[in-house]
Amino acid sequence: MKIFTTKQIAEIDQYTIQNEPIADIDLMERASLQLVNWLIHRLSNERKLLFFVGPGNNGGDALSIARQMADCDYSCEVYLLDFGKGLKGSPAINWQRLVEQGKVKLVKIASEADFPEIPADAVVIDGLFGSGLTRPLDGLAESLVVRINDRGAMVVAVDIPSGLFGEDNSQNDLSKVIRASHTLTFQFPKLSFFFPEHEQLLGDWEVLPIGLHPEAISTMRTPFHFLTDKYITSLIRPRGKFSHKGTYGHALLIAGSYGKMGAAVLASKACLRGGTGLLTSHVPHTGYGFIQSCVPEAMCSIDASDLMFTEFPDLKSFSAVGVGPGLGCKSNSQRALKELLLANPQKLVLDADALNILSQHEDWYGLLPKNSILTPHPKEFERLAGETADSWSRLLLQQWFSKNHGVIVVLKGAHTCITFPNGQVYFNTTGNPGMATAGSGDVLTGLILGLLAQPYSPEEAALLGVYLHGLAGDLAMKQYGQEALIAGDLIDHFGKAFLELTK
Ligand SMILES: NC(=O)C1=CN([C@@H]2O[C@H](COP(=O)(O)OP(=O)(O)OC[C@H]3O[C@@H](n4cnc5c(N)ncnc54)[C@H](OP(=O)(O)O)[C@@H]3O)[C@@H](O)[C@H]2O)[C@@H](O)CC1
Ligand SMILES: Nc1ncnc2c1ncn2[C@@H]1O[C@H](COP(=O)(O)OP(=O)(O)O)[C@@H](O)[C@H]1O
Ligand SMILES: [K+]
Repeated sequence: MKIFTTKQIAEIDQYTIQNEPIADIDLMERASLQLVNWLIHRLSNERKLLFFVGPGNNGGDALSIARQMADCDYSCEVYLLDFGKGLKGSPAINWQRLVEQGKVKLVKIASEADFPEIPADAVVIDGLFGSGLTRPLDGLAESLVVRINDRGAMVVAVDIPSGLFGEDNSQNDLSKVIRASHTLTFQFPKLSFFFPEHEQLLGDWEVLPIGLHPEAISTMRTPFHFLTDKYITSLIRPRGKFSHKGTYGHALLIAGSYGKMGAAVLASKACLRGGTGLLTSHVPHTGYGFIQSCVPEAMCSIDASDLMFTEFPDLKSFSAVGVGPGLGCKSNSQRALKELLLANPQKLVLDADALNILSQHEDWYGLLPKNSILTPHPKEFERLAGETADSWSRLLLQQWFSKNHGVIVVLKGAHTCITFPNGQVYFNTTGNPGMATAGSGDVLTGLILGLLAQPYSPEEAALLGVYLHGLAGDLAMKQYGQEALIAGDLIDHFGKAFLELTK
């Protein structure tokens, strides 16, 4: 599904008004009704609703919600911050409708003295500013937001927490942004919802469809997307009746070193469960018995070194190569990695220490085969590409890195972000904090390798792998909860994850 900038959303909004066609005030009513439905299903009408309303359409939405909630017997108070300029257009109509309805206390805020008490059990509806925010908050708006945040009441943000920009918050002061418990956003999530530093501002966020014009949505171009079940399912290729293990490729996994053989075992198992026809796991001599007994389905290639990666088998027989989990960064392994890059494997996934070694040799970046998949966590990405001050800047850097080096970057996190050499960006929507546990990255590398070998294209393997890995995490969480979940549980749930998508 596409993610649009707030400017593009405003264009889609206008297109809908002109081409559905629908009057601006009626679109606002339709959007507000979605929020009203959400509120009614979750809040008892014994709770007082305090609406904080700004001068634009976000405020207009809040006014409409207040009227509809009052009609459903909720006790509502409206506090308008219009900077003395007066409302225009649909917000003005909604104000007038409230006046005529006569059920809601209406207060205009002209100074801090007009700020109301906010009881701890009240619910604040934040309709101060939405996607039309033009600058960071200051003055009266800033004091009001700080006051609301200080009170600790439940806050439901309309469309976006007031003060937060939809995309670039690098110049914003996040202490001046509403801290919502829930954010109910219209039709599309905003890009800034996928960034970790905004978690406390957004609370739980949900997308409410408001029937914007499908033609505008399909023709509007954007590099930004988020992954859905439907899209991922469309990538999965059913197996042919007469297919055999040769049909599904032969993966080579280079992993493990003395003391870190577990990473090789996890990645090997994940690779097999990802569906590769054959797997050879290349490990140092010391890991031979361990791999053979823990992963009997894998063939074993033994390094000349007892302790680490120093060589690799002829690549001719392999349809994809994965390197990195538990590898270590010793100089002999560094040399071997360079040789591997020079051998130019057609399909390559690099993780963990392979990335750490790479980041020590920027002059090797040019050796990366086109469309190689790199799976750094944020620290590994920083080592590879440099430091950034915030997630927006990091996203731009990641996009640039992919384009400049012709590689796919899978930046791991709560919303793993995948960037392609053509500039496209995908955010993952599966997974949970239970996956923040040792070895879950090794499992992802193995899974992506298993898909890459089959052969899925590098783009498909990256998207499918990330989504399935998170989905397996969500299924495993149902069984173990988050604390007790360990990386091996993810592998045990790959089967269910595939079945869930193809049922
Ligand atoms: N398609 C959809 O998704 C639909 C969207 N809808 C809704 O519309 C919302 C967007 O509405 P919007 O464009 O009117 O902008 P909004 O956020 O209300 O604020 C603009 C006002 O705030 C002012 N202002 C800005 N920054 C400021 C600051 N720092 N400090 C002080 N003032 C500041 C600015 O004034 P100015 O910058 O000119 O000084 C202007 O007066 C969207 O979030 C959603 O809720 C739905 O109704 C239906 C369909
Ligand atoms: N809070 C979270 N929500 C969703 N997924 C997470 C979360 N924390 C970690 N993960 C996932 O777990 C994996 C962790 O990878 P990594 O940091 O490389 O772990 P390791 O090095 O232990 O193998 C990534 O795929 C990441 O997306
Ligand atoms: K808002």
